[in-house]
Formats: sequence, structure tokens, C-alpha cells
Amino acid sequence: MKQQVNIKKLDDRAVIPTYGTAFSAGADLYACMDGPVTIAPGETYLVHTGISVAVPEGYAGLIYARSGLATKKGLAPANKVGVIDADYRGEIMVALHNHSAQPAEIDNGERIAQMVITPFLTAEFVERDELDETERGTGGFGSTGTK
Ligand SMILES: O=c1ccn([C@H]2C[C@H](O)[C@@H](COP(=O)(O)OP(=O)(O)OP(=O)(O)O)O2)c(=O)[nH]1
Repeated sequence: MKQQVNIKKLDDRAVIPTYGTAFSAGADLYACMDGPVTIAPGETYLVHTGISVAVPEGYAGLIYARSGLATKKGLAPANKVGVIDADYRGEIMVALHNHSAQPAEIDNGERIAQMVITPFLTAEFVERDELDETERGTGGFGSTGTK
């Protein structure tokens, strides 16, 4: 089901995010820049998108890597997942990190990341002496076996 989300262009060249297919979870974000930029191996470059988005209350925009860009050019967000808060009205920026051993180029209008708009719970943390028991208990970090 689609829901309207308000978006503002901060730059004439900005491109409104697009979903690749009808069931895509992430909307592709487009670079908004003067021209091509080369990101050196191990370097992080803050990419403008030229847009700000009013994410609805109770939701967050989560910015993930595009798998193609990450595997072909080694470019993925330095912060792993960017969190766009519902009260943020600034420009959405993507901190692209070059994880590869080669320089990687991105250009204006290139799709550089994807944003999933997802609901979340705002917790009221209540401190207790004991928590309810579960089958897993305290097991984690591979505790259920090696396969
Ligand atoms: O990849 C990102 C991550 C964040 N933001 C924007 C939207 C977000 O709402 C705001 C703050 O992000 P975050 O909470 O991750 O930043 P912080 O480093 O914790 O700083 P702050 O004190 O501003 O919260 O920055 C982006 O544009 N791109």
C-alpha cells in the first residue's frame, strides 16, 4: 500500500527517489553533484542528494547500500545504515566509503544508495529486577549450533 511522503528539492538537479520495481523495499537515492567524483580506496565521500524528506511520525528512513554498487565498485555507506529521523528537515546525505582497492567514480544522477521507510517502536524503558524466561535465554552469538 502506498502512502504519500512529502519531499523537497533543494537543488534543481536533484532526482526524486524511485523504486526499481513494484515490490522494491528501498527507494533509490540519486547523487546530486557538479560532476564526476573519484573516491580513493579507503576514503569516505559525503554525497549530496539535493533532497529533504519529511519522514512520517513513527517511521524512519533507513539508508542502505545498493548491492550492485557495493559489489562492483566497493561503494557502501560508511555508517553501514544511515538513519533519517522523522523530524529531520535537512538534506539527505550519503557517506559513501570505498571499500575496494581501486579508485571508484560516481557521477551526478547516479543511484548511490537506497532508503527503506520503516515503522519503529519508541520504547518507554522500564527497569525491572527480572525479565520473563524464554527458550533461548541468554544464548547468543552462535549458541544454537555450528550449521
Ligand atoms: O546517512 C545519514 C545519516 C543521517 N543523516 C541525517 C538524518 C538524520 O536524522 C540526521 C542525524 O543522524 P544521526 O542521528 O545518525 O546523527 P548523529 O551523528 O547521531 O548526530 P545528531 O546529534 O545530529 O543526531 O542526519 C543523513 O542525512 N544521512
